[in-house]
Amino acid sequence: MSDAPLVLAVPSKGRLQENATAFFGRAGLKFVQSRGSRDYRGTIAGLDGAEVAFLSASEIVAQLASGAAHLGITGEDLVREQVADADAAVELLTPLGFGNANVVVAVPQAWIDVRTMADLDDVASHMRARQGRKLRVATKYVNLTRRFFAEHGLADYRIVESLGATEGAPAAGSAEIIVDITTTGATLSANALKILDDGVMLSSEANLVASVRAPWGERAKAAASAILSRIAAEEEARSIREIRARPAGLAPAAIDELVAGFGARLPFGGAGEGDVLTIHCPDKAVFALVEQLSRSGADEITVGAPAYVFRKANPLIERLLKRI
Ligand SMILES: Nc1ncnc2c1ncn2[C@@H]1O[C@H](COP(=O)(O)OP(=O)(O)OP(=O)(O)O)[C@@H](O)[C@H]1O
Ligand SMILES: O=P(O)(O)OC[C@H]1O[C@H](OP(=O)(O)OP(=O)(O)O)[C@H](O)[C@@H]1O
Ligand SMILES: [Mg+2]
Repeated sequence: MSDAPLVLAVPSKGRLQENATAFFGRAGLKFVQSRGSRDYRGTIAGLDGAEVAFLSASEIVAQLASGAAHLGITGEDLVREQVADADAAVELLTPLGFGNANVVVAVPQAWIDVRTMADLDDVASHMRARQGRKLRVATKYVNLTRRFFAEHGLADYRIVESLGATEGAPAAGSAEIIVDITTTGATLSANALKILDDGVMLSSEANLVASVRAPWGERAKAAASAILSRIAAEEEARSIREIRARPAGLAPAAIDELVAGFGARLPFGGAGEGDVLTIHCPDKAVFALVEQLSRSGADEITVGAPAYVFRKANPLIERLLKRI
């Protein structure tokens, strides 16, 4: 097995780039581009065994599918569109909470009685019977469209490939309907288009994606573990608050019950009589737990927000190791 360094592919431009860089920055993974920002290769400060490739969202998918990159950040829509055997070729390790968009079937607003894929099938059949031609669908999501239309038993259509400004195709007369990605819906409504009631084929967001086919030698695995443990530690820290208190007059069993009742945990175990207790509590339960501790006799209670919480179990690493 090769001892190649891990290749981490991150978006070099566009709407995903900023969020992706910030995401890794929060996890303590700072990218270094020694020859300036137009240098499409880089490293991660302080982390040997890893290289960074700065690519477009689409190219990241291609490199993950081929194994040229081990880990990457890109949109699920592109993974599902570009990789026929996506579930075999890659593992979506975790959604990242940004780059949200839906891939949708949109038709002219003027088609007032066309609300579902079944209505669209009727339109397609009528067009075929009356005009002897197929319904034209403008899209850059050819595979997603074919799969979705097949699932809905819609065959009387043909795809008109469109690589940008797809929403303009019906008004320009180059297609009747479209399949495209949308976030706010502004571009669709600006082009007098509406989404079918059952026309959302995929709710996509940016994901941290691992390549099954990449050369996972010891060096790449070690770098992946370092990266994924920092990512998991930052995610865990973001979801909790750290409460410190000296719970006077509570027996250990009562403390365990109290903590568990709020979905909290004792990362360093229980405290002896009079010792300070450390509790990691879900953000939304903090004040309720503080009031309970206060009622049980705790004098001083502090609440903090740790930057990282490193735990032995790391679901991201476990998911990766199961696939490579
Ligand atoms: N409203 C949106 N429109 C397009 N992409 C979006 C939107 N919201 C989130 N995304 C995500 O961003 C990805 C495209 O990102 P971006 O626009 O940065 O790529 P790009 O650099 O424009 O490349 P391309 O021209 O191939 O889209 C989409 O595949 C999707 O995952
Ligand atoms: O629902 P909305 O918020 O209106 O966003 C959807 C639009 O944004 C994207 O275009 P982009 O600006 O990325 O240009 P592109 O299509 O060339 O990538 C996408 O292709 C849609 O046209
Ligand atoms: Mg774009």
